[in-house]
Amino acid sequence: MSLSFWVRARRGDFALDAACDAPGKAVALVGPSGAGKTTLLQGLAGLIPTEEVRLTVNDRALVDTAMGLDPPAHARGLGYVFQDGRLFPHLSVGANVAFGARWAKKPMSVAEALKLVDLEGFEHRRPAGLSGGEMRRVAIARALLPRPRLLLLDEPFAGLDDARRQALIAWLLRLRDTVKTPMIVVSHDDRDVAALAETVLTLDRGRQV
Ligand SMILES: Nc1ncnc2c1ncn2[C@@H]1O[C@H](COP(=O)(O)OP(=O)(O)OP(=O)(O)O)[C@@H](O)[C@H]1O
Repeated sequence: MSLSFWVRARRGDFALDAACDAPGKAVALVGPSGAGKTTLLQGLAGLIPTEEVRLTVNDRALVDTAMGLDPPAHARGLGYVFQDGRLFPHLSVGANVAFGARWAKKPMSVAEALKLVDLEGFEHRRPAGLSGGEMRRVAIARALLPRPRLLLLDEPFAGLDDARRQALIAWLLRLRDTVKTPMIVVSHDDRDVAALAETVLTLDRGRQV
């Protein structure tokens, strides 16, 4: 598996210019608060205006704005897991996961997606009745349902205690190997992601260091 990207974007006075060429299945994006990690993910995903984006997954170009390949967010083939999960509180777990199918060509079933995240039988539960770790896994199931070419995870470990972090890391490792979907994982803490990613990209003030 291989993954390469380059993003140039501005947010007010902040300028991001970062590139990465990685042979493995997972890239970790680390750096202090305000370094531009979320900006990079959102730029790749097409969620914010950018100056230039290039993204190639397994030798297939998904975005190359300079060449006119600039699909809207829903057509980039990416799964995005927001920092706070962003589950719809008024919908069941099953309906939250099914939401991921809206623009998908060949989505997996809700049951299949929930099985991938070890939450079989959770369809009829409500987000309010879930633990923080379970909510995160539902958000990951929703992102995986359309069979994305790349999974983008923004701070999946934030707010979890040590034991839960370790459990989520071990679980993401298994997921990475079973669904064979490459991923970019954002974290403040490079110890969290050392086990998960073959490549670590460290950002500081919008540049790689
Ligand atoms: N909507 C916005 N308008 C203007 N500036 C913004 C906007 N969003 C983010 N920024 C600025 O862009 C910079 C990078 O922010 P970003 O959220 O990408 O950093 P981060 O590395 O993800 O930080 P954190 O770890 O705290 O989430 C910051 O200086 C921030 O103030």
